[in-house]
Amino acid sequence: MATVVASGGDGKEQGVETSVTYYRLEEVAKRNSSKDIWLVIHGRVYDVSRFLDEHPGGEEVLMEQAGGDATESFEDVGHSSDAREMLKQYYIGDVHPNDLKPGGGSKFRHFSGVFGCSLPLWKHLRRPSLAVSADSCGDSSSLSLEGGHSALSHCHAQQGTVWLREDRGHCSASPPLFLLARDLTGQEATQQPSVCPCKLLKKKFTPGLVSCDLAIE
Ligand code: HEM
Repeated sequence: MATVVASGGDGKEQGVETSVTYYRLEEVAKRNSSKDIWLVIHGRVYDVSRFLDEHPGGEEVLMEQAGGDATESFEDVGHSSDAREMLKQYYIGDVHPNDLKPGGGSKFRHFSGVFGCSLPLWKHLRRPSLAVSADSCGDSSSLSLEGGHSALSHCHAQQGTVWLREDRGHCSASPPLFLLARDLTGQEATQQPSVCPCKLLKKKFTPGLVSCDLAIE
């Protein structure tokens, strides 16, 4: 296990530091008993031990995935946005970067993206520092993200939803159907563009301050 205090790529921290705990897959694999279950979903590690009894899909399916990468089975079920929201209760850290394989369990690969600042889109957030642009719709899966300078400059996307997180995990992306941003206070803003987000958002960006890792399917 390793804990890393992340810093902004532009070196401008505004008094906000977040730490990410990284777990090796071999460590996760040991957590496979009915009392102690960890799962990996999209490169993030979840301790679902206390969720077993509550899982609407039953405890067996979780047991089957115990200690392993459950990304595919989680996505195959087509979990709701509520279910995705619940994930954060069980999040304990990220898979160690050395264990993230391109094209591996999470089906994501990494590339570099640029963060910028876009007030128009997120001006209703108390900390308006992020925006997202997608270069793809439908099946083509390239996504670029442009966003703010600080703690909000990371994102995570799952099955059509782009999550902009306040912590500093790696970024993942898939073609977004809608965009969701959450600021540090927990306030949320959503965009449900009727056209591809790339067309909607492209004009609104002031390009990049920080580069970060993104991952695309
Ligand atoms: C922490 C991880 C998970 C959370 C928070 C979670 C949450 C939920 C929730 C809230 C539901 C109700 C339906 C919905 O809202 O989508 C559900 C249903 C279900 N989940 Fe999960 N789930 C997790 C992991 C998994 C995994 C790894 C599997 C593996 C196969 C799985 C299989 C199912 C199944 C089969 C259903 C029932 C679907 C149905 O009846 O239509 N879940 N889950």
